[in-house]
Amino acid sequence: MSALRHVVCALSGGVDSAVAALLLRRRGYQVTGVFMKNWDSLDEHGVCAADKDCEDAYKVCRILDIPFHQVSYVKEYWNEVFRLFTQGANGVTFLNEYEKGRTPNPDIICNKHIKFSCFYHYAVDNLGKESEFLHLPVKLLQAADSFKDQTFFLSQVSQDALRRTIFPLGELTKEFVKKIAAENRLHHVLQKKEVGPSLASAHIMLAFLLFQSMGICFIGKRNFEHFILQYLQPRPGKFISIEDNTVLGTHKGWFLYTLGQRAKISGLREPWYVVEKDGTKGDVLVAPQVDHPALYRDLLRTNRVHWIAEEPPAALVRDKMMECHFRFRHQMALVPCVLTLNQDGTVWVTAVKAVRGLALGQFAVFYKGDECLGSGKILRLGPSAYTLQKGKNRTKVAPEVSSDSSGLHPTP
Ligand SMILES: Nc1ncnc2c1ncn2[C@@H]1O[C@H](COP(=O)(O)OP(=O)(O)OP(=O)(O)O)[C@@H](O)[C@H]1O
Repeated sequence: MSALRHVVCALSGGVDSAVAALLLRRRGYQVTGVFMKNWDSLDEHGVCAADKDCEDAYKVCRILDIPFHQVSYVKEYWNEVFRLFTQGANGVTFLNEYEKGRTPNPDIICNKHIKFSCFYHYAVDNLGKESEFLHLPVKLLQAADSFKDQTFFLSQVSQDALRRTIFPLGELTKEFVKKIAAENRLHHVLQKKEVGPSLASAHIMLAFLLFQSMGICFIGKRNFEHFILQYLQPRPGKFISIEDNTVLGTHKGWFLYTLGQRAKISGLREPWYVVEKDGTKGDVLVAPQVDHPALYRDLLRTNRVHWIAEEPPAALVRDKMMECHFRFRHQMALVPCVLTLNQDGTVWVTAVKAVRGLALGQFAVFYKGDECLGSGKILRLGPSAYTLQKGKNRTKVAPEVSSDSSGLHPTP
């Protein structure tokens, strides 16, 4: 057992990781606190937010009387999660995905490549001693506090890293975590706002919290359009009504819009919503109601799915189909669906009911009961309810016209 006593706890300077470190100490582990810097930025006053967080993490270690380390993955984060690769179209970084008109999730990618890869190896290589591990596969379960559940963001993490990770807060509510902090002299971490992505890693065992990420941390309070246009060339195009093809206005780049979002069209007071994007012309198609049928789809296809515990689940291999649930945004209600497995490891996802605002680049994250099975990136979308409806109407008039030009159909 002694080989399992050292835990590296990733300390963000926030309340959750501070309490995780405290609970691990109480459980008798030898704990080392590590602060990670992934993004170098100054706020409008020239202050680096990470420095203040680092100071807070250091203070937690002093209060708990545990060693403190600091690591920087600014370069790795830039290269593996953020930057624009101009050579070769295959980059799947944040900026490359936006440039392709997709909606990336940098928090999922950061967990996969930085926190549970770079940081995980740092913890194992530098802070650990040789250890015995049970090589049983582990499952990833949702947290007791569904509001704080992190499984969505952990759905691409490797089995190897998860096997060496512990989630000391998985059973606790946020309120309780705050109470523990207040009772244990950790007042300085209590007032902080939650903004960043998630993680807490370790060595010999990684201490990790099943607590959530509240959005893209590096953008902070800045305006999204302004932020992206610092890195991507503007690509002006038109806003076009999907109902009658009227040009309603212009925009600075189709990559600035995600399906489902409200488009601010200058001069128009009524709300319009993004329903489709035309990559070749750079136009953004919009519809006039928040629940317009052009926003609803029940079919998508992912890239090769990353399965956490079973590669892929035995029932899916056996039957080629499996009922489960999925979500494509953190905290949205789970949607019942049927998966169809393709030979290349990709899946078709058929939702029992059409869902609003599916977009390319998002991750479809799969669940069976409390268990998070893994996820795949959405690379194709089926036709919208509006397209299907229009097709049906056309077929009524001219039966020889096909209702679905996309050719998208799962073939079990
Ligand atoms: N800069 C960082 N350095 C080390 N660990 C980090 C860092 N940022 C996040 N983490 C780890 O990821 C976990 C989840 O991070 P997230 O930003 O979602 O904040 P949180 O869930 O509110 O947690 P906390 O209250 O500890 O900040 C944190 O609890 C911490 O363990």
